[in-house]
Amino acid sequence: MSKFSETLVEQAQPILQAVISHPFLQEIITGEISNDALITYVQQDEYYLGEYAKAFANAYLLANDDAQRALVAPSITTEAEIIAHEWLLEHAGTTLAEVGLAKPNPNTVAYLNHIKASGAHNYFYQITAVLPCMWIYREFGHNLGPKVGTDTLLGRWLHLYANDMPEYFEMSIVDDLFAMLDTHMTELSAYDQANLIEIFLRGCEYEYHFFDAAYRQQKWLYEA
Ligand SMILES: Cc1ncc(CO)c(N)n1
Repeated sequence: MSKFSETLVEQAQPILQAVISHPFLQEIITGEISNDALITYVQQDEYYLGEYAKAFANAYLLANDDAQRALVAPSITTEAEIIAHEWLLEHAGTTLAEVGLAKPNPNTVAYLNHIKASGAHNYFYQITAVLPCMWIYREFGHNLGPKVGTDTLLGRWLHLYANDMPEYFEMSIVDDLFAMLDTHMTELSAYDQANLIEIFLRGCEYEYHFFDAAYRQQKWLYEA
């Protein structure tokens, strides 16, 4: 029987392929990406990462033992990825101070609600809800990193997630989170396991829409 994490990864392949071929990432490689798309992505991700860190804090509260606490503790911070934001903005010829923060767009709101609601009451559910973020970034980093050098700002952003810049960012937590799920999956019912698969796949799909929303400048119809 295959491991639970292998099931997750296998079922998410079509979404991963869609992410990898999305014009946002393809144009990061060619350098054709618009400054507006980069700026919007960073503004949305600044908001996203702050809330994402809270999901790890929630996992910390829900943990059943020290090993479970230790696994999530280092991620209750957004430091490394803020550096990556600075690279993208520098490429766009601006700074965070200059562009400022923005309201979360419809997809960012929906994605964060999904992460919070899915993981509100159970450690393994919270882990599964945060996993697509790191997993998808590591996978497209591995896949697309080799297509660009580290000598450009956009290239550096991709390489950060390819796990070949460990001085900034350590992606090995993805494997540790998957291993934690695999170890405890026998304690969960078939109902829970089916729920977790759905939660993982929805998260992957929201990742796709995160790039798409920045690329297409998704906005609320109302103005407040
Ligand atoms: C939306 C999103 N997902 C994943 C990551 C990587 O952790 C990120 N920075 N932003």
